[in-house]
Amino acid sequence: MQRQPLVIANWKMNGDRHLVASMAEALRESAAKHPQVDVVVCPPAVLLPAWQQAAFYDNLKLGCQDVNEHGHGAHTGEHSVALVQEAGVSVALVGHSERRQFYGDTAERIAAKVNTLQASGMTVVLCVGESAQQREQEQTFVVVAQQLHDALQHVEQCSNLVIAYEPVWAIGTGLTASPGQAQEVHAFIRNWLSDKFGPAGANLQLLYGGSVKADNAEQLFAQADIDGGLIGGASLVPEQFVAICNAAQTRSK
Ligand SMILES: O=C[C@H](O)COP(=O)(O)O
Repeated sequence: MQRQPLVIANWKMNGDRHLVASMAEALRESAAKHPQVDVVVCPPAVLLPAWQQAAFYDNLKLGCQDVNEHGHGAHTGEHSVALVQEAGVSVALVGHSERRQFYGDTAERIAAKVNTLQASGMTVVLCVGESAQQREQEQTFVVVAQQLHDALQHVEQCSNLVIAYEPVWAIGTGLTASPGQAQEVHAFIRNWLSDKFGPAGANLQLLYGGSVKADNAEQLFAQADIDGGLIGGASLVPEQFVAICNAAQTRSK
C-alpha cells in the first residue's frame, strides 16, 4: 500500500500573526502543486486561533508542539488534549528532543502523553533520535530502539501514529543527515515497527527532521523509507516551506 507523503511545520517558539497570514496564503496558492501531500502546521499554541481563522485547504491540518498527559487540573502553563482540540488541533508532536533535553520530558512522561493522545483519537507524531556523542559511539540503533520501546510499550495498535527520526546533531545546526544515513535509520525504525505491530506498523508514515531545506528535501524524500519531513527553521519561510511540500509531492509518484 502506498504511503501518503506528510510534511509538518514545527514553528517552535517563533512566528506571529503576520507569518500565519503569509504562510496560509502561500500554502493555499501552492496547494494545487502538492495535492497528494498532507501538511500539518504546529505553531505556538497562542497562534492556533489565528491559524483557525486563516483559510484552509483540504490536506492542511493543525498540530500542537506538545500536550500535557493529564486531562485537566492544576498544571499551570500546560495544555490538555481537550484544550488543543478546541483550538482545532488533530495532530500532536511528542518527545521532541528539545522537550526531552530542556523541559522534563522523561521516557515515562512521553509514554503517558502517547497513551493520553491515543485514547483521544488524535494523531501522535513521536520524535526519536540520537545525539552526536551517541552516534560517534555507534549507539544510534540502540538509542532509537530504546526510545521507541519506552514510548510505545503500552500501545497495542498503531493507528494514528507517525514516527519522526530527528538526529539531535542535525536539528537547527545546518548539518543534515545524508540521505543514506537517514534512510538507514528509517529502515531500522520500519523493521522495529513491523516486528511490534505487524503489517500496519510496517506501513506507518516515517518522517525525517533535521535541517531539511528546499534544496535537500527532494533527495531525502526520495529514500525508500522516508515519507516526508518534520521541518523547523525552513517552515518559517513561506517559499522554503512551500518548496519542501512540493518536493514531497514527488514521493507519491
Ligand atoms: O521539529 C523540527 C526539527 O527540530 C528540525 O528543526 P530544523 O529544521 O530547524 O533543523
